[in-house]
Amino acid sequence: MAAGAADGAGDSLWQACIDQLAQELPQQQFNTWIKPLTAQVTDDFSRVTLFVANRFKLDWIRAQFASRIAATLEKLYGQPIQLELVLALREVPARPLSTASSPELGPAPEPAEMADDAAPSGFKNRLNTALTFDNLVEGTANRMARAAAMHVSGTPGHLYNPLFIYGGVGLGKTHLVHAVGNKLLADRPGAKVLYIHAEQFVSDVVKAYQRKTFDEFKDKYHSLDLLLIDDVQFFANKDRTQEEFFNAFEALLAKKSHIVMTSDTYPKGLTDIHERLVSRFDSGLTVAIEPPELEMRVAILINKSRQEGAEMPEEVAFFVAKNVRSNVRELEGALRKILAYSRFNQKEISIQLAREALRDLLSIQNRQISVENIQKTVADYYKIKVADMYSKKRPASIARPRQIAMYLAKELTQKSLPEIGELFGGRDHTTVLHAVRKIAAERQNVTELNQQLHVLEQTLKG
Ligand SMILES: Nc1ncnc2c1ncn2[C@@H]1O[C@H](COP(=O)(O)OP(=O)(O)OP(=O)(O)O)[C@@H](O)[C@H]1O
Repeated sequence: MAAGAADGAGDSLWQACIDQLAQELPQQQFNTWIKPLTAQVTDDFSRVTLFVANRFKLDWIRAQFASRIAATLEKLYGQPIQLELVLALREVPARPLSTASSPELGPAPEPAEMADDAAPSGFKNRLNTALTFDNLVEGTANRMARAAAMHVSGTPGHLYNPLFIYGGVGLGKTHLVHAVGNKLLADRPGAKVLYIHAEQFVSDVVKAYQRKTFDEFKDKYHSLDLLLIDDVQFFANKDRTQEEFFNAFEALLAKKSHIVMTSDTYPKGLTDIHERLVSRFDSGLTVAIEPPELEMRVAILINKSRQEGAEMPEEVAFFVAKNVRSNVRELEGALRKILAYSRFNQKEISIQLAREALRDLLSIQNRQISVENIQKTVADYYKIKVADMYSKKRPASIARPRQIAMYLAKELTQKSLPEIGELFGGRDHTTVLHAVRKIAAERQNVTELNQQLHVLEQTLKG
């Protein structure tokens, strides 16, 4: 998946910057903080605006990555560049967050922040009140996660504790956990709710460790009614953090407080996290959020353009949704481009206008997702020869990757079943249909396969 989109020639500058950072940063950091960014570059390259999904991320990126991004851009362009970070969507202001940095027990934060964090009267829930159930579009992709989250917000501390929500980037995990907190607070304004990103939790452990304030730390975390914690894969390799989280976890469950977690993978797929914690994560309900299906993408586009005060005709929404398939953040990026293009050119939103506004993105996609590309990627992933994609061989170690590749070809390209059959060594279209149905059904039930397909889809989408 392209890491972000900029207009016109700025695209290549931003893409070059992304490529550079992908090489330099640890993969997890890159995927979480840099990859989801979208960018706009002015025609003279003097200013780059980065759009960030929420306030927490904005503060974190400003503190941890902004100067590095600016330096990379300047190096690539050879001139000073002004870097600006803005929220992708309108959002209520929240207080700035700590700038403490990883590794786990690194430098201490400013004393002023300590005082603020430690003050009981200054307890802040860090919820973004703009992220609610009302503006979270429902579809097959998030139905189960949404229903479970709704249930938790209505009767916390009972079923589905902890609730573990996982899925790829930009699919609405953060939105969903904020919605849980906002709904609970609307029903019970006195409830003690906290939303926190896992990296911020790590920072809090660091502070407590350095300042020997574990009592305050425990007061803060062990007394919550609802703990919402985002991206727990960030606990990997952070032993002290994992221990403290384990303690908080046990304390909260014992007093029937609720815990909702998100992650980019299902619990057993987490790496470098202690087994006892992984088994706790999996002890309530684990639900996936899938990439949104076509109708859901259309509904999201229409809803979001209304929120921005514009009307997107259904046929345009279908056109965009058919071409932007990976995640909701990418849809939002596409929508922003279309709205800006329509305003600048004072033209009504039409398919033609959308095509022009998204021309870079569309050409990238058309270039990337071909059946040949899918065959190569799947063959590499399962360590078989590309030639086996067309061969008549039948051992399961070959037949299965081949079926997976057929399924992805149907999902990710516009090719018909007979066309796909042809490209897989002249197979009949019923063979392709059988493969597509089989893998689709299995995907619903077998977490491991689902996870593998996510990885393949992300790889293919660039
Ligand atoms: N079903 C939906 N309806 C409306 N908006 C959505 C939906 N799903 C996601 N969004 C929006 O898409 C954007 C990305 O969602 P969010 O930040 O929650 O993703 P995420 O899964 O937490 O991704 P990451 O792991 O990258 O943080 C947000 O602006 C969110 O409001």
